[in-house]
Amino acid sequence: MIDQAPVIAIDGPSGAGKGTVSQLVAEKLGWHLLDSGALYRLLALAVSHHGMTADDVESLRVLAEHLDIQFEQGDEGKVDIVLEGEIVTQAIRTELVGNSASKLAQIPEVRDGLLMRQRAFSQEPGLVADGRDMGTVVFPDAPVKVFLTATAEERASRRLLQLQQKGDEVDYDELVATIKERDDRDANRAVAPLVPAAGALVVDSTDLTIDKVVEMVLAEVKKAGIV
Ligand SMILES: Nc1ncnc2c1ncn2[C@@H]1O[C@H](COP(=O)(O)OP(=O)(O)OP(=O)(O)O)[C@@H](O)[C@H]1O
Ligand SMILES: Nc1ccn([C@@H]2O[C@H](COP(=O)(O)O)[C@@H](O)[C@H]2O)c(=O)n1
Repeated sequence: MIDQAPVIAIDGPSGAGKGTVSQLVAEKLGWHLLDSGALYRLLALAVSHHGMTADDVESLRVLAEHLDIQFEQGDEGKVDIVLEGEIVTQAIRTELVGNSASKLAQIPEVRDGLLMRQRAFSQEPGLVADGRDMGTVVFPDAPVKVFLTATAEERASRRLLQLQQKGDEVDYDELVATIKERDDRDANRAVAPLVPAAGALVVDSTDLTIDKVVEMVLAEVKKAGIV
């Protein structure tokens, strides 16, 4: 497969900081950004809205291929995520939707249905792609691959803070359990499991600041000679 533009693939488990780091790296380079998890979350929400079931895999493939999604410029430089005409930027961020997304993500037809849509994000001057299989399946020729991780406890603490800032009431122990359950499902599924891609730089961010992780990714980009 030939990538249309250089790709920085950033994979890792939930809450490792992929989204935050990918956004900052994309801003610094002036590159495009793909939050592939958002696509799985949007599909999960659409499946629920349409009252579909996980066993009708061919209908899921069709829905994944044709899902009506828009990323629109909102207020203060923020991007609004629009699903079938409705702004769902916040609605897709719940733990419930994340869990439903991770269940659907086990289905090969769902992954197939989203594959070309993800690859279409690879445009000049380059793409920073965040997910679980960016470096292994979606962009196997990416010149830079990073596997970003952190302990489940640290990731739960970060998520707790994030949810508390939004005014959500959540229990820390429940969050740790949910995160471990999702890690387990993502890492042990039969298709595109969450594993570091061959040659990926593995970064454990448990004791690292966001700025330090961004610096490490940019050093890897420089080493690869793509900017
Ligand atoms: N190195 C870090 N130190 C402290 N907090 C961090 C670090 N990296 C990310 N965070 C914070 O952790 C939270 C989760 O980060 P983020 O949403 O980027 O993770 P993610 O890997 O994209 O998760 P998901 O896959 O579930 O979308 C955010 O509030 C972010 O600000
Ligand atoms: N490339 C990807 C991205 C995501 N998933 C699945 O979606 C779930 C939600 O992803 P977030 O990054 O938004 O938390 C995630 O748990 C995965 O199961 C995927 O399989 N592949």
